[in-house]
Amino acid sequence: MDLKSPLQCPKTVTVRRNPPRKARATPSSAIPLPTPFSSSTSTPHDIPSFSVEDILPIQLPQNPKVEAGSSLSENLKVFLRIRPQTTLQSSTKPAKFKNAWPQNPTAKNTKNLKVKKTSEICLKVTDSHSVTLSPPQSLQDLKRVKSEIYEGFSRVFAVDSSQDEVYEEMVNPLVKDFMRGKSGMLAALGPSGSGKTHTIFGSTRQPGMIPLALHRIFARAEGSEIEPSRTFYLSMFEIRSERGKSERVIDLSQDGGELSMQQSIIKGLQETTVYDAQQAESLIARGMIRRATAMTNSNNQSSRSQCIINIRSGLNKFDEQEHVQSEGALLTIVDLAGAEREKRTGNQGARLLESNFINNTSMVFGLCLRSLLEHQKNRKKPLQKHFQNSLLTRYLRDYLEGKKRMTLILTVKPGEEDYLDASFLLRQASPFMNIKFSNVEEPSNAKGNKRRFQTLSRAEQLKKMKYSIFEDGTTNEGKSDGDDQLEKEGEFMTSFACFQAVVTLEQIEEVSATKSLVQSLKMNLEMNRDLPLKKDDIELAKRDRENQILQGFTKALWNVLKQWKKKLEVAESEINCLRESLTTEKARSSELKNELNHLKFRRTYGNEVSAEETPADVRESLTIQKARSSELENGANGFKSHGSCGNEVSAEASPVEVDESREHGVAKLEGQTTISHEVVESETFRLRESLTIEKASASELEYEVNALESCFSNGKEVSPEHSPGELDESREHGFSEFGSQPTKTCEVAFCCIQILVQC
Ligand SMILES: Nc1ncnc2c1ncn2[C@@H]1O[C@H](COP(=O)(O)OP(=O)(O)OP(=O)(O)O)[C@@H](O)[C@H]1O
Repeated sequence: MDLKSPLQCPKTVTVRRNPPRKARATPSSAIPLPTPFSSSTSTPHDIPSFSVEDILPIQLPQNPKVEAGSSLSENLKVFLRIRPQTTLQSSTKPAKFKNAWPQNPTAKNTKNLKVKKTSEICLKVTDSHSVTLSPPQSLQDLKRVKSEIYEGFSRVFAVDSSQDEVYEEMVNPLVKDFMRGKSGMLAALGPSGSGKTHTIFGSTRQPGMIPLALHRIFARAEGSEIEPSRTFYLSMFEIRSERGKSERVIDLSQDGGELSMQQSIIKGLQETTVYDAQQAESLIARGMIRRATAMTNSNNQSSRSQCIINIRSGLNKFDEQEHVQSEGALLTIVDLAGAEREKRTGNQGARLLESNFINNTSMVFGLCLRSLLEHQKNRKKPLQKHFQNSLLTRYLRDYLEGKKRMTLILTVKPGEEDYLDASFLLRQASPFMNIKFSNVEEPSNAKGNKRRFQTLSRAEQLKKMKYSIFEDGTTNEGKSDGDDQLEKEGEFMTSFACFQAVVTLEQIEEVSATKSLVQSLKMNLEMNRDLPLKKDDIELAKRDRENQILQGFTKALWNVLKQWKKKLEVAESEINCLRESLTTEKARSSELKNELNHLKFRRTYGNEVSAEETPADVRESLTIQKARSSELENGANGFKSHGSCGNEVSAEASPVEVDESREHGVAKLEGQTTISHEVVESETFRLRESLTIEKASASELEYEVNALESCFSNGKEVSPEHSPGELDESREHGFSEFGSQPTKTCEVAFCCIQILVQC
């Protein structure tokens, strides 16, 4: 507890963590300069606008980083707060320092909380920016552990530091920026029971960062006459795991329920409009009652969830055209659940599962920042997407990827039993102070700045940006110069915010020229000296800033154009291919048409038209075919009338069907007619011949018969049965039979003749 006289550590080797900062400023030492100046290629003597005499007399603050708010890229501010050791001597006494915020009724009493007697102090403040961590006696015997000096913190708050002190150093710059329209985030990291909740929320006697910030925000808002239309909104939610299963998001506002998260956006989170600090505080107090807490060996009211509080400032302007509320800045404060070692806490069952979730989130949070740091050190190393591994890091993605500014406060306990926890935290988190953030953010009150609050997707932002570029110059007609200037600035800011998705930090850094750094440094120096800024300097810095924005903007635009050009080339080659295939298809189509005509022709007239036939030939054959067709048609009609065609056309048949059946009938008829005609002709011819022969033989027979008759009448008796009438009849009969049996008759006749001759 007594930091002024810590227990003497035995002789150990001291290791310096975070390389000593050459630029650390003391009033008598050299003035720290940004990195470009210390490079071998550029020296302060190369800069014409500054003389050494101008710079040397300037008194700089202890830590220039704290006040370097206006530089283009700034380091992540990491603060360290050491919690006082508890003075409990007995386990039955309540904790001396206890959160005065309403307690969660589910939290158990502190009767059984084991508190070890304060003994050795391992962590001592070296100066306001560094601490020395010495291993406790027990570990020194192992000869493995060494004393470590951790340097470079934005500020180290000793055990006796007050909440107000912490606020002024750490949160006030954030609040100032917030009131100027810049978003920011404060996150508290540290082992369980190290004082994160105490720092963030505080107690009634020692209000924490949130109540102090709220008081300051409303005091300023009330005192300001510039923006009477500004409104503040408060939202509060926690991310916890239900018995260690999946993570859940709970709205801690009065009627809030379970929430869902899509990408980095919390869906359905209620925002309450707050009009004064008291109202806001009571809302937070109610939220704290609902927050998940439990008693552990480390803390009698240990947070079991990650708690996030958002204070949003908005202008009471409703965009009639786009139906959206103008968005302002967002101040986010995160109280992380403290990482805990199972051995230390003795957690079991549900508590142990909670511990796993808490430790996992803390680890992912650290991994994100580590990856960002490594990526910034070596651009070849990709920025790992660790943020995907927990809901909290997904929500804070922009901060963890260096796109928005944030501040970290590390809380530790100095006791010997806390040595391992403190050592782990300091080793892991102290390098984060080397992370750089882009400090370019649009002020919310700039005219024309209408960024959508968690509603526009990245694609939509780019689309909007595209339009804003092309609309530029057309929409500004008829406006005053001042308006134009403001509007342009707003548009640049909006466009730049959109382009942050495209333009990497690297590009932004490339863009920042040495000259602008010099100018901004000069501005800083002058601000620190409380000297009024020269008008020229402000103008120059403004132009530099615009220049940088424009350069980043142009680069991003160029990239977009290049992509479009590629797409255009691909589209053109596709069009050419399509054109070629269209020509081929046309040729094929005309060929097919010709073929179809031929086929139609052949089907209609049943005659094969040779491929060699000329159109004249075709026409001739067509005429012949037509003539033949009409003949056949006549024939067919004849046949139809006799019903011999076999293709009867019903009365209901449509003209088309009639035509078809007629065509069919004609073709059939043609075949049948030809065959039957030939048969009949040959038969007729044959019959005629036989008839002539038979007629001749009949006349001969007649002659014979006559001769016989005359013979009989001359000497021979003619039988009574054969009268001359009968003979005539039989002759006729013979003739009629002759037609059917000529051969037979002939044979019979010959026999008769032979008999007669013999006789
Ligand atoms: N700077 C401080 N001054 C006085 N008391 C403090 C300080 N920091 C912490 N405490 C006390 O220590 C106890 C534990 O602190 P707190 O609950 O804030 O820890 P925590 O880091 O939030 O723990 P957890 O992560 O488990 O929630 C509280 O009773 C608190 O009042």
